[in-house]
Formats: sequence, structure tokens, C-alpha cells
Amino acid sequence: MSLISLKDVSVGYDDRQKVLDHVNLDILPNDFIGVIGPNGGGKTTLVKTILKALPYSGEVQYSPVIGSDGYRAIGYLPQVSDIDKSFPISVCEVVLSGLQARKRLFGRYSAADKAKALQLLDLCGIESIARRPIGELSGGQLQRTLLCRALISDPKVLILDEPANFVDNKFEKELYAILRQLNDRMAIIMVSHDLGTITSHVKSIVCVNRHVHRHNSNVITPEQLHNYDCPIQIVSHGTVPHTVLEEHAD
Ligand SMILES: Nc1ncnc2c1ncn2[C@@H]1O[C@H](COP(=O)(O)OP(=O)(O)OP(=O)(O)O)[C@@H](O)[C@H]1O
Repeated sequence: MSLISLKDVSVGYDDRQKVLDHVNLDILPNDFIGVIGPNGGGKTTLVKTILKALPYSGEVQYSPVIGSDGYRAIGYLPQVSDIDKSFPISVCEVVLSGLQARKRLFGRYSAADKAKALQLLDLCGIESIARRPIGELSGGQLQRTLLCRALISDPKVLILDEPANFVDNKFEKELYAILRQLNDRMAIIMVSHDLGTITSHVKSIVCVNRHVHRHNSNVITPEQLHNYDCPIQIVSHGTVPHTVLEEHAD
């Protein structure tokens, strides 16, 4: 059964062309989806629509497991550039804020909540900076902090928007190992421009370029790439095999 179901969903920011056009997509338990597409193709818009954070037409249905507002059941790691680092709050407080409804920032936390936050910070290798204000963090430290915040409510769906931006190669490897473990108990949706890397970690691929196509495999064939309206560049890392595809016209 789907955890989240998008039915005939369209989104536009103004009267110009739709950014997402008649999208149908199901998110299933234990999915590990890589969301790829050209710059401006609508990947972040798709994620925000799944979170019901944007006006849309059509239906975004949450299963009873997710609840009516998705609060707690959907963990979200936004792009680091979306975060206001001038806000006077510590790393630990940011992580704990993942237990609050999105509209509230501060609340009372139990000793167990705080222990959980420290455990997650330890998992991500940043327990030593738990008290540091977020204004003093590097991009990679902030990224890890936001990952802990997304995980503290034990979500059923974890959504990551470009999680490997800013993190170093070492933590990127650790991150994928952590995600593999988490995938045993939660669906994961990961936006990335780095097609070569994500195809070796995800189970399925969703291509977004105004339209959305889901491929239930982590291998993309040249035929499937016809769904894009632009040339594709594939970047290879280390031992990840890469394929160079011809430019296609449509
Ligand atoms: N708040 C907004 N107001 C108006 N237009 C927007 C807004 N957010 C996004 N857009 C436009 O919607 C389109 C899709 O943007 P979106 O950020 O979803 O794409 P993306 O695939 O995530 O891009 P990128 O790979 O560059 O992060 C772009 O043309 C963008 O300019």
C-alpha cells in the first residue's frame, strides 16, 4: 500500500507554464528513490508538493500511517541554502526542533528526547558541537545537523534534497551507509543532480522535468532518457561505472 500518493497533481508558481504537470506518483514502504532531473526541472517543487508545503491542484494522499499532516511521519532534509543561519539556536536545539510541528520552534523536551538527539549527532559524527550556535557551522556540519533533525521523529518517509552538497567524501560514504540501514524501516526519497553516484545507491529513479517518470530500477536506459528534454551528462565517481549517452532531439 502506498504511504503517499500523488494523483494528477499540477503546480505552478504564477500564470506561466506549470512547473509540475499532471503528476502521478506513489511512494511505497521501503522505497529508496533517487529524484533526478535538469536544473529548474521541478525536483524541489516535487518534494515540497509531497510535503504539502505548496498550493497544488489534484490530490496528495497520505496513508493513515503518515497521518493527515505528515508531521513527524515525514522527515525532511532541505537544501542547506534554504536555512537562515543567523537564527540564534544551537545544533542540539535544531535537532530537537524536528519533534515540533513545523510551525513551532521551541517546546519542552524530555531527557529521552535529548538523549536521542545526542545519539543522532554521534551517528553523524558531530556530537562534540552539540552546543554550538548554527551560525558558526560549516555547510557540511549544518547538513549533518539537519539530517539529525529529519531523523529524530523516527519518520516513515525520509526526504533529502541534495544531501551530499557540502559534505566531504568521507561523510558522503558514511551517509549512504546510514541511509541503507535506515531504508529497512523507512522509505527514502533523495534529490540529487549527481546521477552517477545516486544510481549506485537507490532502488528506483524518478525523473522530473515538468513531467514525472518513475523507473523501478536504478539503471537508466537511453530509451528512458527520452523523457528528458535536454542532453544528459553522467558523472562517474571512483568505481561507479558510467555511460556516456548521445544527445537526443526530443
Ligand atoms: N518560489 C518560487 N517562485 C517562483 N518560481 C519558482 C519558485 N520556486 C521555484 N520556482 C521555479 O520553478 C522551477 C522549478 O524549480 P525547482 O527548484 O523545483 O527545480 P529543481 O529541479 O529543484 O532545480 P535545481 O536543480 O536547480 O535545484 C524553476 O523554473 C524555478 O525558477
